[in-house]
Formats: sequence, C-alpha cells, structure tokens
Amino acid sequence: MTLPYVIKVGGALLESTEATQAFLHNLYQINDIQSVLVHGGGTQVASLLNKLGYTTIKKDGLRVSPPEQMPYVTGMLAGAVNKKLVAQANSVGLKAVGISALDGKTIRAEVFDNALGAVGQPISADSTLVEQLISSEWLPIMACIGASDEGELLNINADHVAATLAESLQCPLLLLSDVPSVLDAQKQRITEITPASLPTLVNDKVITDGMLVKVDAAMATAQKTHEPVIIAGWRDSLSAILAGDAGTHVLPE
Ligand SMILES: Nc1ncnc2c1ncn2[C@@H]1O[C@H](COP(=O)(O)OP(=O)(O)O)[C@@H](O)[C@H]1O
Ligand SMILES: CC(=O)N[C@@H](CCC(=O)OP(=O)(O)O)C(=O)O
Repeated sequence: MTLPYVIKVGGALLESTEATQAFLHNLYQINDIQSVLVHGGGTQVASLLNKLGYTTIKKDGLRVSPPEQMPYVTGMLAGAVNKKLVAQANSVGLKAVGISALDGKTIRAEVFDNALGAVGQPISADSTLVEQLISSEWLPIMACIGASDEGELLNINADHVAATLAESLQCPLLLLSDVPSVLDAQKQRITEITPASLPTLVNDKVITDGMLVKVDAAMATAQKTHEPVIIAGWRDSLSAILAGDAGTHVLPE
C-alpha cells in the first residue's frame, strides 16, 4: 500500500456547502494520493450548545466538555457533521465511509485533565481498520469522538486525532484550516517553523488559541514521522499546498 495522507479539516469549512463541495472535488481530482480525512466541527458544536442554552468555553484551545453535554457533542461531530461530509464526498464521486476515532479501536484515549470534563487525549493509535478501508479503496472520514478504556465517550480535538493517526501510519499530515498558513506578527505567511523558531513565536504570543494546539501537534508529529507537517488553508488548491506554494511547513529539525 502506498502511504496515505492524513488530511484534517476544521469545522469552519463545513459551514459552507460550496466550500466543502469545492474541497472534496479537489480531493477527488488528486487521484494519485490516497487519504484519510479527519474532521473537526468546533463551530457546529458551539452553535448547538448555545442553542441548547449552555455556555461553552475553550481553555488553551480545548473545549471544556461536561459529561452531560457529551450526547450533544457526539451527536453533532459523529452524527450530523460526519454524515453530511460523507454524503457530500459521495456526491462528488469519492467512495466515503464515516467512522469515529473510537471505531475499530483506532484511537486509544484517556481523560486529558479532569478540569476539562470529558476531553480526551490520544494515547496511541491502531490504524488496522483505516488501512483495511484504504486498501479496499474507501475514503475513511473520521470524526474526533473517542472513548476511554472504560467506555466513556471523549471529545478529542480533531488536530490531536489526525496527528496521532499520522504517527501510527507514519505518513504525511496536512492540517487545513480557515487561515491560509501560520501567520507572523504582521499577518504574513510563515513558510517554515522549526524546533528552534517555535519557542519565540509562542512566547511572543504570535501563535495562540487553536493555532497553538495545531502547531504543537504538528511539531510532535513531524518529530515522530520525520516528515514535515503542513498547516495550510482549505481555500488553496491541494496541488499548490503539496508543491509547497502555500501553507506553513512544520519541520522536525
Ligand atoms: N499565528 C497565527 N496564525 C494563524 N492563525 C492563528 C495564529 N494564532 C492564532 N490563530 C487563530 O487560530 C485559528 C485556527 O485555529 P482553529 O480555529 O482551532 O482552527 P480549526 O478549527 O481549523 O482547527 C485561526 O482562525 C486564528 O484565529
Ligand atoms: C476538546 C476539543 O476542543 N474538541 C473539539 C472537537 C472539534 C474540533 O476539533 O473542531 P475544529 O477542528 O473545527 O476546531 C471541539 O469541541 O471544538
């Protein structure tokens, strides 16, 4: 099997049917790479929780997830968002199968920090199910709902799921967001981040919130896979991103 790409898209993409359709069509056109699509849905979760009268907050980029909210979080991420993405992928000609991080025991997770409630932290990944789907020419589309060994549902940040899966597959990772790249203090594209350049960007608070979660996950994965991890925008074409003409490369050394 050729190495797949793990591609992660954030919830902001899924707010627009047209943008999602364009991205999936682009993925269909790049038919010389196999991929696993991991998705978030933070925007959609926040909107549902707000409608239900909950106040929802993020701490260091992670959503505080009281256990009583998990049926709604799970329903949105592994239900509505995942199935809509599978339906749209199928409609552009892809052959998609919707799964979650917990299916096939793909991601093993534990509670991240009791103060965050049912937020999960991946411990390890077993990519057997994903590899079987890919070798049968299915496109796995994975929601970021995991579970603890005790069977408690956990809300895992989708960047963490994608990173852990790429480490298990030892394959390239693309984290696609609503911004075109990691931006510097002047809002210009940073083309490369290295272990040497990262601490200043963090200490100077140039990289914050969800981007900090993403860059930290990218750096850890780059070091474990010995491959650059690409952080880019879903508005750019995948071929431009893969050619290095867009996005930020997070380098292991
Ligand atoms: N240096 C930075 N460059 C780009 N985006 C940044 C930076 N620092 C913080 N951000 C914020 O991080 C966001 C991307 O993270 P996040 O919202 O979690 O994305 P996603 O939902 O795609 O995972 C951007 O929309 C931006 O508001
Ligand atoms: C623990 C945690 O923060 N979970 C995320 C899961 C969804 C996600 O990661 O969505 P994006 O990729 O769209 O940001 C959340 O509830 O927002």
